[in-house]
This record gives sequence, structure tokens and C-alpha cells, in this order.
Amino acid sequence: MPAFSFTLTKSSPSSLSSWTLSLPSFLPTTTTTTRRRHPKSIVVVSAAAAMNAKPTILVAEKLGEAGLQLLNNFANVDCSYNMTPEELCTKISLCDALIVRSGTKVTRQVFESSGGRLKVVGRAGVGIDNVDLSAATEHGCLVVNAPTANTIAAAEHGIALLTAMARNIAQSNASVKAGKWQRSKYVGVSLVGKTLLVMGFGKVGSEVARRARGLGMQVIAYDPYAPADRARAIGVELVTFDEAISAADFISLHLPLTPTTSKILNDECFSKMKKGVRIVNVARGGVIDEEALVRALSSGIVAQAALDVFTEEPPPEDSMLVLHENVIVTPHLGASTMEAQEGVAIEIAEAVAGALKGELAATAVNAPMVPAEVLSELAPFVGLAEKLGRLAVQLVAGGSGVQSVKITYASARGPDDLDTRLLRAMITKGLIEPISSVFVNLVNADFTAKQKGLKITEERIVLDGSPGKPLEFIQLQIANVESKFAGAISESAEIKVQGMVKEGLPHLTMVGSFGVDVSLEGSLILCKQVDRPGIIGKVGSILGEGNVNVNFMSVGRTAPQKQAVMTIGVDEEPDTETLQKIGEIVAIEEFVFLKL
Ligand SMILES: NC(=O)c1ccc[n+]([C@@H]2O[C@H](COP(=O)([O-])OP(=O)(O)OC[C@H]3O[C@@H](n4cnc5c(N)ncnc54)[C@H](O)[C@@H]3O)[C@@H](O)[C@H]2O)c1
Ligand SMILES: O=C(O)[C@H](O)COP(=O)(O)O
Repeated sequence: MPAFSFTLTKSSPSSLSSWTLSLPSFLPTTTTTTRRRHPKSIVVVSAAAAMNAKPTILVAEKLGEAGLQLLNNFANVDCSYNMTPEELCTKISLCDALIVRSGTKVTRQVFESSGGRLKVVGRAGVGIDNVDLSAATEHGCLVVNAPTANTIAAAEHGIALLTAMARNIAQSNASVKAGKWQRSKYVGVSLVGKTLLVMGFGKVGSEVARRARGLGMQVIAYDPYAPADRARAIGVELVTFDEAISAADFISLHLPLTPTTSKILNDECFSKMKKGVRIVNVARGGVIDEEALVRALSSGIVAQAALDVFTEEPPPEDSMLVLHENVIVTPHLGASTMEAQEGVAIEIAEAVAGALKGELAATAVNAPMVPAEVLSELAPFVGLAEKLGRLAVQLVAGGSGVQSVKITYASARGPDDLDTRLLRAMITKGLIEPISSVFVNLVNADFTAKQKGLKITEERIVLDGSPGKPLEFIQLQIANVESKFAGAISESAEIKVQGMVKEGLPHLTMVGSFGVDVSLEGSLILCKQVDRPGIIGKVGSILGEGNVNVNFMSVGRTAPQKQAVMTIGVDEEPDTETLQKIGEIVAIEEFVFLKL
């Protein structure tokens, strides 16, 4: 039986949401496959492991001693720091694994140069934006990271920048060393009693919040996906975006860089802030529009900024932002403590060694491998599963926090006859990826869900009839949340969406208690309305005037002349004015725009 795998590749480099399923035949001649009965997966192991030879691991950036020791026990370790891209491409053909931090770009060329030998890339840290994941997947190379070991270091660095900025430590230190004694120039501001906004209340954000509470600050957080009880437990109030940015004296950024968070602090946002706000960024440079920040600093809206990360690293020598006198900077040092680097080194060494031995890696970030027969049967349902997850999470109201998701699979097959791991993984991917920097796949889905406090339960409905096709429909229910679209709430008070595959394409067939029928492509507008003639036409004309191409519409109602949910598939994102006009139609009670 030949080995097959599936790859999830981004169809557009700028969008995390556009993954496509493909069936590559990339297994190189040096690869062997092993089949395990439980779990039913095919795992690619390195040629070296297959021949019982020691693998070679190239460590391209400084790694903690404990991690190196672990690797040395198992492999030939080549520590070559500061290689040029050309040197890396030359060496890589002799290596089974590569370990990097954020300073090495693992490009498509690296994978191409490896000649199929490179089987694992280990990122000793969280962010994997320096690794070309699509190329890794296409070349059958697993990418693993170390997502937890540097959380505290990053939080401590955030607090260090916050306090140093408030008391002008960097500027006054430079001034004294230059022989000056400028006591009145460097009067600072106090932190106690001030409002700190934590944007992104995840691992790092919540540790920053905890520490800021200890400094006597009022802490508010903006993170539509964070559970309110976790915030409450450390005395943090979750607020809306507009409330957040208008109330803050200080802002600390802890968001992943995603299409939604890219340049989230921009001119419009700065204009709504309190004059004299102070900003700390230890997340990713790209979450701030850096040119807009320079303007906000010059106009005095932003009094000071403390930055560890930049859109381009290192930033240009003449960067107006770096040179601004009210800006203090560090060279991406968030994770750089002795302790964090030891922790990260151990975490990544264990992950890389495990992966080279063919074990399923809990922190894998790219494509898993599944048997051909499972894949070919489930392939059409994979897209449905991800899109239902993506749709459901966007229906959750800010501040609710998703904790409990129930998946129901309706099938004529017996429970043992349907492997749902891939579907569950894709639903988890859909639920988590729009709100996080984590890449979810078959390998890391359960681990990621657990880490995020997301409890996913699965239920089977066994239908009468022919077990020819694996599934009739998939239903998702998110419990204990409010929805930004009340029509999505079912009789049992949960957000409910249901879909099925029709003619090979994923379709949405139910929202809340309303039956609908739309193909899950492009983006969707859901409108809840009093069912009366003429509304479809009105909405259609407004979208037409707004240059938005409608590719389908469907109306599901409870009874004629009662309430209905209209589903409109659109090719473009309508502008605010167009959406406002839809909201102004009297019969429309509520509506929501969702990106698939
Ligand atoms: N400077 C450094 O050296 C350093 C070190 C560690 C982490 N980081 C960076 O810090 C960031 C956070 O890391 P983490 O480990 O806490 O990640 P995390 O996934 O635990 O937390 C991210 C949080 O952001 C929230 N979020 C996602 N999209 C959002 C949106 N549009 N609006 C508001 N909130 C949103 C998520 O719900 C999540 O709670 C990442 O960008 C990471 O790469 C930098
Ligand atoms: O994503 C991360 O883990 C941090 O940004 C740290 O990056 P580094 O490993 O290059 O310090």
C-alpha cells in the first residue's frame, strides 16, 4: 500500500484563512513509512532513523545547553551560527533536522536545497513567521515549535519596558553617561491607579495583567475570545475595542500577527485614544502601523512608546520610529532570559527528537499525515468542518469566551467505522485560527484546544440507510456564550450551525433554529428579519450600489410572515456605509458579516 498524505497549503500568503486541501505525492525516495494501528496514521520518519543511523541536526541559532545535550545524546549536532542564506542552503542537504529562532529565514529555497533529506524544522520559540510553512508541507517536512517556555520572559520584558518608559530610564541613563545631570527633564509618570489596556489576553497578556495588578494599575483587556472568568480571576475587566482604546492610559500589545490584527493600531485608532497614551509592544511589529505611530507621537496623542519588535527586523538605521526621542527600543529580547532559553531549548529538542523518531508531535504546526483511504473519503467534509468552525466562532459575541463546543456527526455508519480525528482537527482549526497565532492540524489540534481551555465533545447520530457516504451532516453547538447574531441561538440556548456536503461542496444548512441552504464560499451576510416581500430586492440593490457582487441568497423562515434568516453570499467585503444601509432596513432586526 503506497503512503499518501494531505497537505494544507495557503492559497494566498496574506491570509491565514485561505487553506486549500491538496494531495501531493512528495514522498522522497529516502523516506520510509511506518503504519501504526492506533492511532491510524502514517508517520514519515527520516532516512537516518530508518537505517538506525544517527540523524544530523543543524542548529542555526544559539540554543540553551540543556537542549543541546539532549540532542547530542541522540544525533550528530552541527552548531553553525550566523550562516548566510547561501551557506544554510549548502549545509541543509546533509541534515535531517534544522533548529532556528526568529533570526533565520527558512525559505522555500532551503527546503528545495535539502533534496528531500530535511524532515523536521524546530522553531525554538512561539512565532513561526520566519518559516515557509507551505514549502515545508509540500516538501514533507514537519515544523514544530516551543509555544510555552518563553511566556513569562515575554511578560517580564513587557513590564520592564512599561516601567522603564514611564520613568525615562533609557533616556536618562544615556544622558548621565554623556556627562549631564538633567533631573527636571526626566520627570516621569506614575503607574499606580492608571488604566492599562492589555490587547490580547492569552498566555503572555494574562501574565502581564497579573503583574500590572500588583503594581496597583487598573487593568482592562480587549480579547473577544478570552473567557471572562479567567479575566475576573485576576481582577481584569474584558471590554469592547472602542471602550478599550478610549479608556487606556497605557496599552500593552500581546496579539498574534494575523490578517485581523495587522496594523490594528492605526491612524483611526490613535485618533480615538486619550491624549498622552503610552504604548508597549512585545508581540509583533506588524500589529502597529509604524508610520501612523510616528504621526501620533509627533502630534502628542501618544506620549511614549516602548518597542521590542518591528515590522522589519532589524529596523532600518534611519527609522524615524527608532530614532524618536520618546521611543525606547530593545532588539527583540522578549524571550531572551537564561531561564526561558533553557526551557525553550529543552522543549524544542524533545519535539525535534520525537519527530525524528516518528512520534506524533504535540507542537507540530503544519500538515499531518493520514491514510489514503481515510483521506479520500473525508476530503469533501474537511472543508465543511473547517468552515463551520470558522463561521461558528465569528458568531460569538465579544467577551463571551468559547469554552465548550459539541460536534454532532450524523451518519449511517457505525461509530467504529468513521475516523473523526481529521474532522475534529479541522473544526478546531476553524475555531482557533481566526483568533490566535497557532496553526492547528491533525497533530496539534487536541493539544491546542486543551491549552486554550476549549472542551470539544463529539456525539454520533446513527441514521438509518445506506452507509455509502461517510456523513450526512455535521452540527456544531457552542454552549454558554452570547452571540452577536441572536438568530444563531438555538432553542437550547447555544450557538448552533449545521452543514452538509452537496455535490462535493460544503453547504450551510442550519443557523440556530432556521433552515438555510447556502454554499460556504467567499463571505456571508446573515440577516434576521420579519419575513415580508421585497426585502431580498432591497438588500440586493444596496449591495449592488456598494459594488458588492452577490453570488447567492437563501431565506429560511420559521413560518410565512414570521421571522426569517436570509443568507447572502458575497464576493467582496461590503464597506461600513453599505452595511449600515442594510441595518437601516426596517424589517431587518439584526445582521452579521462573516468571513469564511
Ligand atoms: N517579543 C518576544 O520575544 C515574544 C515572546 C513571546 C511571544 N511573543 C509574541 O506575543 C504574542 C502573544 O503570544 P502568546 O504566547 O500570549 O499567544 P496566545 O495565543 O497565548 O495569545 C494571543 C491572544 O490574542 C487573542 N487574539 C487573537 N486575535 C485577536 C484580536 N483580533 N483581537 C484581540 N485579541 C485577539 C487570542 O484570543 C489570544 O488570547 C505573539 O505574537 C507572540 O509571537 C513575542
Ligand atoms: O516568537 C517568539 O517566541 C519570540 O518572538 C521570541 O523569538 P526569539 O526566539 O528569536 O527570541
